[in-house]
Amino acid sequence: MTEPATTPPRTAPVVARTPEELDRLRPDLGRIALVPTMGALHTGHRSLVAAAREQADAVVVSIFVNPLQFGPNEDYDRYPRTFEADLAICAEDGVDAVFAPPVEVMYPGEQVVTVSPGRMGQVLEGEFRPGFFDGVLTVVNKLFNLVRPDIAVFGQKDAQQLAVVRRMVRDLCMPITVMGAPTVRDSDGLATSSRNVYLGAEERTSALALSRALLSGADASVTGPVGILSAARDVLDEAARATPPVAVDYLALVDAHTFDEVPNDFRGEAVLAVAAWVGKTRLIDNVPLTL
Ligand SMILES: Nc1ncnc2c1ncn2[C@@H]1O[C@H](COP(=O)(O)OP(=O)(O)OP(=O)(O)O)[C@@H](O)[C@H]1O
Ligand SMILES: CC(C)(CO)[C@@H](O)C(=O)[O-]
Ligand code: BAL
Repeated sequence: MTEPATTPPRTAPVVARTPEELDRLRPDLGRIALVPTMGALHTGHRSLVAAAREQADAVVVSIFVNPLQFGPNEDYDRYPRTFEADLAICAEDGVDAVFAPPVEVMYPGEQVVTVSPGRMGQVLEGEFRPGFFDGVLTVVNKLFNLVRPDIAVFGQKDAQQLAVVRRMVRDLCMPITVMGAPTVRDSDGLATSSRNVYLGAEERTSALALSRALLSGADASVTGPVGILSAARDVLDEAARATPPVAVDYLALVDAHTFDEVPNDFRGEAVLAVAAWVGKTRLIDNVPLTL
């Protein structure tokens, strides 16, 4: 008689809440790949974990909703927090350790010294979310110092964040390799994102205009920056008249490394990026393009 198939046991990752708990784990971890997240894990995060596992002996996922990167009128309080479900996903995906510090551990007092990305942090996301990248770089710096990873994996979905983190590592001589992982999308094209849970059914349909616009721009890439932007803008203009409407913060074609807007004769790696509101939800998306 054949034995019934059994699912292999899931080993729950060790959870560290403090730097001391992390220090106790470190000797068992070997080369560490860190995946920094704010939790509410989805298929996008899981792809980063899979990429991280290829690169190191151990994968550490950090889960921390960082107050320093949220503006006063942003969604810090209502940001989805799903710790138990996140742990189950980490167990399923073979994550070795989860670093989930409380706010008081990361910010025991006033944060006087912060890390600023300079002009790269003032455009696009930085223009619409002032202080956002100072908050991101400051917390990423702390996470790097606490976890001390060899490798850190970030998603291309947050392309400007990835570029700014790469630049920080380079400019501050940090001994860490930063890896980018491609954007994961649902079957309808919407980039997976923790904030997608805010979208009602009709809002979600309207939100598909973001990926449609990027695709339309990418298809027009032979016509150069003007053609790319105008093809993407046509889709967004139509979406502005949909119900519910899509309200664009920015649509831009930028150099993938500096995030400067590209001139019409630009040759190299670029990013076509969009940010827009659907109802009370702000979404971002982008596609990498080689011009
Ligand atoms: N769809 C995705 N594909 C690839 N990487 C992703 C995707 N979504 C998020 N990531 C990456 O996961 C990491 C953690 O991101 P975060 O926890 O903020 O998730 P998020 O879904 O981007 O959340 P939010 O809705 O707040 O933007 C970042 O490096 C981010 O770029
Ligand atoms: C990198 C990060 C974890 C820093 O809080 C956050 O910005 C995110 O989840 O992309
Ligand atoms: N995914 C980037 C984190 C943020 O929007 O705050």
